[in-house]
Amino acid sequence: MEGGDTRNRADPGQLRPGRGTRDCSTQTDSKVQGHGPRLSEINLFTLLSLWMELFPQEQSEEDDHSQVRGMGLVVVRDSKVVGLHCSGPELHAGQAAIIQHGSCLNDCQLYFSRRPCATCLKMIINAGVSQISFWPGDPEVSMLRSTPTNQPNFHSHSPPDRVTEEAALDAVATEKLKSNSRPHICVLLQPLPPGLAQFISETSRECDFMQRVTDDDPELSTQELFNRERLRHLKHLSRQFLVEKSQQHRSILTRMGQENFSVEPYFSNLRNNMRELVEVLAAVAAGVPQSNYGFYREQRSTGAIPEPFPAKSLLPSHHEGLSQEEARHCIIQARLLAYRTEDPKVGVGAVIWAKGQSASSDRAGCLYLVGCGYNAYPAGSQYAEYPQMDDKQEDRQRRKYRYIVHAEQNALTFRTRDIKPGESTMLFVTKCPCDECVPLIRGAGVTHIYTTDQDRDKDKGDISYLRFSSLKSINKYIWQRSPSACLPSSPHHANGCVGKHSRQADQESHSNKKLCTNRSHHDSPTVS
Ligand SMILES: O=c1ccn([C@H]2C[C@H](O)[C@@H](COP(=O)(O)OP(=O)(O)OP(=O)(O)O)O2)c(=O)[nH]1
Repeated sequence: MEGGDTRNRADPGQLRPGRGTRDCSTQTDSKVQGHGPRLSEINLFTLLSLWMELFPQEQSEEDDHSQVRGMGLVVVRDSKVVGLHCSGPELHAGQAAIIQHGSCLNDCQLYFSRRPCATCLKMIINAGVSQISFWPGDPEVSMLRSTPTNQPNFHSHSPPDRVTEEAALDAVATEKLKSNSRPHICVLLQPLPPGLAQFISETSRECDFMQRVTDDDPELSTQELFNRERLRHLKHLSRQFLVEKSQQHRSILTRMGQENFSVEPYFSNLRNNMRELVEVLAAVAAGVPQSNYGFYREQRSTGAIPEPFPAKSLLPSHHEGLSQEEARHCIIQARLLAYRTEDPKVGVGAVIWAKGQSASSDRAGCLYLVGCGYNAYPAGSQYAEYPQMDDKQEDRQRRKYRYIVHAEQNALTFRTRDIKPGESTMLFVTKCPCDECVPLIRGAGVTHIYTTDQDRDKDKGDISYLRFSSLKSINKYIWQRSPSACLPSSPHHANGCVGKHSRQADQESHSNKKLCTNRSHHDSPTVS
């Protein structure tokens, strides 16, 4: 899990796009084409913070006239994510982190999707964090938004050289707190290594979630679908995180004490870097297309013929208290984590959330992070220490499978909370859990799995996916076409889910992966 980043503080001298910050891989075998470039730790945490800002909320959308903007926050200790937070109706993201972690924030690094307001900053500094990084767009107390009309400082679309009194006072206080504080408060962004943006775009377009769409409807152009989704996200994310006008951005940076960034060439580099990261986020999110797809429950097979209920009545968009939007949001967190993989071929990400008894007043409500991870060689291992080949390598000793730690295994090992009996504990994982992971997931007390089952029932020799189908004690939500959107010709059960056998037939014809030849020892269950 440890990354080999060189921590580039994005001071102007270091923010040069194209400069080689590519993480070292753990490539051992020259026959493997080398894995794609990885997201650096810093960029991963930054992207997760942006994404957390967009955590779905049930009530009305964020008030466009509120001077205080919602934020996302990632809390990191020893390179591990120990908290994911977002602002809610009552608490700012920084306050939610204080409530949840208290003095455990000591020596943590915090990644904010905006520069936090002075009210949060004083408490965070007080908690003893070691570093605070923020995205250099419009701050939490907005310099772009006006105050409501009944307040004296109202300027419609106030330009940043005439920010409201609130924003100006906050900027002064924040600067003072910043310069007097022990933690390093800075902008941390890294230029993307060459090829990473393209790699993420291509692999998102071909990920298991997109593959599922292709399997369901081979006629559909997934390229078009992906591009459409990507552009939709890009538009939304740009509006949220980028400052459109250069002049406004310069002025915001200056007021935030980042005047070094407001001169060329550093200013253009910073803006390019921000845009590239927003593009990456759009591509990752587009890999889980929204229209007509979602997580639907796999019912346990009872042998009884299901009643022909209308699909919608059994498959509400809210299930177990989690909405489709929330579930989709969490699987995209996992997809982001997958881009830190050390596997030369397949990135897998996993996030575990639990539903506590009481709401914390941030937007995630009762949800709290239990752990997250991605597939990687054992923590602390050196570059080139372990084999990396897959099952195409005849010499089995040179295959990766006995060495690589799976995403779920890392999420469980480095969890930051106990899994409590009686609480819903939800695992979001970007690949169907394999036979090595299924007993661990069950043993740990996970109650819900949200995943894609593209590899279900396959046996690849060194790794197999046979046990997932017979996993009965956990609620399984499989990413699939919404039952209400099923093609009339597709066979589906009365509960609206597409039958496994029809899907499997699709998979067989579309996949060049080996299929299990012996299914007799596990249930043959309907994805009911
Ligand atoms: O529950 C799981 C299952 C697998 N992995 C990781 C482990 C390994 O790093 C990779 C293996 O992926 P796959 O089964 O696709 O094997 P492959 O040999 O890499 O690819 P192929 O599908 O071509 O066989 O996925 C997980 O993290 N969690």
